[in-house]
Amino acid sequence: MTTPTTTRAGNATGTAAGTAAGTATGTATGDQGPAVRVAGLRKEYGPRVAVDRVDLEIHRGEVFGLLGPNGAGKTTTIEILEGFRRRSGGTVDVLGQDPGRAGRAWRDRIGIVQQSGTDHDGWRVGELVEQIARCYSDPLPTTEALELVDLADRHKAVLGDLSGGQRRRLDLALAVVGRPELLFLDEPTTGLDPQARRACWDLIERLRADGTTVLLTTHYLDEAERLADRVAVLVGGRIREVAAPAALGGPDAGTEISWWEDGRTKSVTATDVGAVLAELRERLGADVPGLEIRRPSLESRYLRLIDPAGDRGPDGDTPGRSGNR
Ligand SMILES: Nc1ncnc2c1ncn2[C@@H]1O[C@H](COP(=O)(O)OP(=O)(O)OP(=O)(O)O)[C@@H](O)[C@H]1O
Repeated sequence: MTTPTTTRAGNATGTAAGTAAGTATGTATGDQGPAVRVAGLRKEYGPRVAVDRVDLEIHRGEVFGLLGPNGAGKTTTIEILEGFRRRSGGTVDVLGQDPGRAGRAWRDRIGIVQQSGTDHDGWRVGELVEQIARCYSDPLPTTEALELVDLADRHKAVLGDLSGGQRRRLDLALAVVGRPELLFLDEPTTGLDPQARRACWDLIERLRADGTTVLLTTHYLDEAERLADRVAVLVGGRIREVAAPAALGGPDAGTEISWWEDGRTKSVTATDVGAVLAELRERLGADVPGLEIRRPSLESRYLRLIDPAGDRGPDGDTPGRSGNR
């Protein structure tokens, strides 16, 4: 993927084709505040509460990761922010407007990769990008949008002939063709091969360097760690924690201690490191073989956050537990 020559789109009359366009005639205001500000957000589907009292602030120019297990409420939240889903309660401000009322000028400033992806089987790749580009006031040239996602050579291909990964990359091209200020990416790299995933990460990093704000949902913690300035962990519709990936879990996350014993590496996550080391030294001698002491991985800190009492197995032992593996 190559570098976008991004400049910001002004307010215009574009409506993202293939998306549920807003119908109100909103005017962009409040451009000095955060890109996204959510307070007390609630969404009910009948008796089920999918999102409950969520407060969030996403700064302009940051990549913000929304993490959480299946059914946590990530897509519901992101679709409310995109203006595609009505909320049951709370206040939402996205680029200075309420997405439930915002109009075409507001939509011109955002880009979206939805979880479900594009569904235009009979279209040719280039035609679809051109069609979507027409909805924006200052789009990228079609070739440039396709080059960004390494699909320039598939310009004339019919969508139905693309692989799953190529379709996902096309979704990305459609999301950035309008030079968005704010990009919503709902599991953008699902289905991509490792090389395409890395290329997608590079693209997101370049967009951030160019000032684009990105809200990303992902189940890949390496992706969140690499890309996100901050992450929020959502569980059962409620925010458990918001932090930089390196700080997630706080001091309570404990320390991971690993060593070599009985022909294999064993490890434990503990809050009282001194006690574990004393026990190891007594058993294995002062120079504990292969001793390493480190902060637990993002994955084990995340797993502990979403299920504090859980039995996490490898790389996810509970802090304070003296057992090992
Ligand atoms: N249209 C709907 N009608 C009823 N319930 C829904 C609807 N959409 C989502 N839900 C429910 O709301 C909850 C949150 O769903 P949501 O899709 O927002 O979660 P998610 O975190 O995005 O999950 P995943 O990681 O699997 O995509 C789930 O219990 C889901 O079953």
